[in-house]
Order: sequence, then C-alpha cells, then structure tokens
Amino acid sequence: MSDTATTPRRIGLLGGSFDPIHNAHLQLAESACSELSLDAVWFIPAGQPWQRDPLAASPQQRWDMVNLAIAGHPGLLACDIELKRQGPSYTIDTVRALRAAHPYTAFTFILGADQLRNLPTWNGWEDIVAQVDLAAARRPGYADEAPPELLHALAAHGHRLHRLAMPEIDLSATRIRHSIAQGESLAGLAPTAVAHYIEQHRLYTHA
Ligand SMILES: Nc1ncnc2c1ncn2[C@@H]1O[C@H](COP(=O)(O)OP(=O)(O)OP(=O)(O)O)[C@@H](O)[C@H]1O
Ligand SMILES: O=C(O)c1ccc[n+]([C@@H]2O[C@H](COP(=O)([O-])O)[C@@H](O)[C@H]2O)c1
Repeated sequence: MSDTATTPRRIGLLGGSFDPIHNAHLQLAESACSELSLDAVWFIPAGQPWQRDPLAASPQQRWDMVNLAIAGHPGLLACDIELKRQGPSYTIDTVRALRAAHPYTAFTFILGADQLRNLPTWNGWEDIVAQVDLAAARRPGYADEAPPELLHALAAHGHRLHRLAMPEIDLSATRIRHSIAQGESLAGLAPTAVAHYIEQHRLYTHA
C-alpha cells in the first residue's frame, strides 16, 4: 500500500535484540497486527542495544534469523534501519527517521511488559511517546502497571497505550540460549528454520 494522505497506513514497530528471534516475538507481532488492525508489523533488529551486555550472534546472523522467522507470514516485514546506523541504537532516532520517511503512516511501537516498565530509562523517551502509540503485552514475571510518568506523557500528547489481549508466554531468548547450551530441542520455542540456522552456525553453544 502506498504512503499517501488518502490511504494512511497503520504500522506496528517491533524492535528487539532478537538474539535469537523466537515464537513469542512472532505471537506478539501477530497479536498486535490483528488486535489493532495494523497493515503490517516491521521487525527492527537493534544494531547496538546500549542497555544490554554484548550480544552472542552477529548483526548479520540476527538479521538472517529474523528474515527466516517471518518468511511466509504476510504482514510481517524486516527493517534494517538500526543495523545500518552507527553508534548506540536509540529508538527515538528510528522513530524520527521512519516518520520523516513515511509522513502519512501512523506508527505503534510494540513491546513486552519488561520494556514497558523500562521505557522511562530510554534515551529521549518523552519524545518517543510524543510521536507514537504503544502496544504492550503481558509477560510472566513482570508487573502489568505502566510507569505513571509514561501514562501522563502519552496522554499529554494524545497517544495511547494499547493493552494486548494475547496470553502471557513464558519464553525468552535467554531461555533459548540456555536450552541450546544444554543440548535441548528448540521445538515449539523458535521457528524450525531459525533452529536449523542456529545449528548450522553453531550459535549459543556456550551459555
Ligand atoms: N515472551 C514474551 N512476551 C511478551 N513480549 C516479549 C516476549 N519475549 C520478548 N518480548 C518483547 O519483544 C521485544 C524484543 O525482545 P528481545 O529481543 O529482547 O527478546 P527477549 O526474549 O526479551 O530477550 P532476552 O531474553 O535476551 O532479554 C521486547 O519488547 C520484549 O519485551
Ligand atoms: O532507545 C533507547 O534508549 C532504548 C533502550 C532500551 C531498549 N530500547 C529498544 O527496546 C527494544 C527492545 O529491546 P531489548 O533490549 O528488550 O531487545 C529494542 O528496539 C531496543 O532498541 C531502546
């Protein structure tokens, strides 16, 4: 669909380290897409996620795995904007660039409860919520409440926090990395093509 004023698009942005991408990421994107009637969800692998320890897989490997995971899922696309940018990956830079490039598109940033609570520590977070809606999923082990200052800032800018109805999924990339290091199967945890890629490239063999 073209990016015009008469046909405004609604796009979800799912940023992540994706080290590796797993089934909960796909469920999160599919749920946001259907619950919010989005035209598409763009997966945006972070280049240099500054709040985390160094990642195990390379940017190219994480990009490959994202593309393998979303193949055959209409409406799920990959965006390499953060992999191409130098320096720490700040979501605000991504949001600004995407809004400038797609002026008639309404963006919703999708995230889990862990990052919803963490969002007020992000670089330029008030500017982020001035520009996009948020859509958050529950996550086991993380309280549901959004930080009050986040809700105030969203409301001040006329933006919304959508609560996704998808059930909690007890799955993380950390668990996947540990499972692989212990020689366990990834069946039901990650797409088969991603599991094969991890095996071929001998990723995550040491926890
Ligand atoms: N099981 C899940 N339920 C809901 N949201 C999730 C889940 N797993 C990841 N997310 C969300 O997806 C986004 C990207 O997550 P990320 O790539 O860091 O995966 P992760 O499983 O949290 O990784 P790690 O275990 O390495 O921290 C974040 O907003 C995160 O909250
Ligand atoms: O912009 C920031 O300062 C910022 C700080 C922490 C996380 N984020 C983004 O939040 C998304 C999820 O991050 P993570 O670490 O849970 O994979 C991903 O797109 C990160 O770039 C962004």
